[in-house]
Amino acid sequence: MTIRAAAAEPLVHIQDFRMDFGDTSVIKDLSFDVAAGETFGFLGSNGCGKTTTLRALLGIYQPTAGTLHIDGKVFEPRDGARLGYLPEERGLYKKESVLDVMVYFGRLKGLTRNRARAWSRAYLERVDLAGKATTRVDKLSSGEQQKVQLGVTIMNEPTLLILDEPTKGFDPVNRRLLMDIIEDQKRSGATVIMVTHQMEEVERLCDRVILLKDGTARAYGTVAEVQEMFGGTVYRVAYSGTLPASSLYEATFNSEGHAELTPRAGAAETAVLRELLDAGVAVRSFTTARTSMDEIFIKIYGEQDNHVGGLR
Ligand SMILES: Nc1ncnc2c1ncn2[C@@H]1O[C@H](COP(=O)(O)OP(=O)(O)OP(=O)(O)O)[C@@H](O)[C@H]1O
Repeated sequence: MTIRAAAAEPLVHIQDFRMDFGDTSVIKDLSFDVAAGETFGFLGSNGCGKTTTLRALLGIYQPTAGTLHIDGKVFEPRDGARLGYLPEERGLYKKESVLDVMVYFGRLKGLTRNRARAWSRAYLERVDLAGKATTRVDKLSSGEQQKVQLGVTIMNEPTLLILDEPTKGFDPVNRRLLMDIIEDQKRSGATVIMVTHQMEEVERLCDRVILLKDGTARAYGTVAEVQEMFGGTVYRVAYSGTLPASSLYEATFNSEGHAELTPRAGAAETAVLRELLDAGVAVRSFTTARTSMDEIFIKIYGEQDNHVGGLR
């Protein structure tokens, strides 16, 4: 199968998905689509069922109920020629050299030996592992092994890339490098489904997102739509003095002299600023920003803490 959807058809279509393990219902009712060419963030707190959903989509788990389609049908491994899947649990042949492992997987994915070798060398150069091409995989650090695993995942230029926490455990420099590589895949037309807990990655890369909570979609849409839904615009103010009680905004205090003002009923920037100045507040800076995905994540998943009882 070439994984390619007709323009109007989503590439990935999940409808009324339910997944029970024994008496526990991990996914209760989940529906979403991923369009061809988009980068889609699949988000949610630990243990909420993201990996489970990907496994059901790829036929590793049998869903309890619902439809999970790639390119209009249930996925079968033999259809996966242009699928790249980076699973949460990584697995490479540890006793072989980095280059041998990469070439081996390249051959499995249909590349010629020469092409696989040339591609792997160029990739290792890019991820700063050129000097380790002949090193045994088990002598690499876990981050280095992950770089190799990502290389193996993308080396046949997949049209659908499913990445389960691709940057888990990376330092900020390497995380940025990996993001650049994923962004290149996106630019070259790949559809990317990405599980991540890094909200700055979401803001940088994702066209649309879904936030999974209690077995269903808590939010679903473009990043801007989700930001609008869970807070929209905020005003960040640095000041001296005391902020007046106001009907125009709700204040959250970040640190001494810094607050975030969430406008009520769309109160305009100028009205809020005027109120502060009229109350004698010395405003050092006043900026308009969208609620960050980090704040939205905490807002949605922090709610759980309020519902948990019994730990008194
Ligand atoms: N094969 C299985 N049998 C029983 N329970 C399972 C199985 N696979 C997953 N689960 C349970 O389903 C729940 C969701 O797990 P899953 O790995 O999908 O979460 P996740 O959202 O990917 O979490 P994380 O962000 O921590 O990786 C967990 O409670 C897990 O224990």
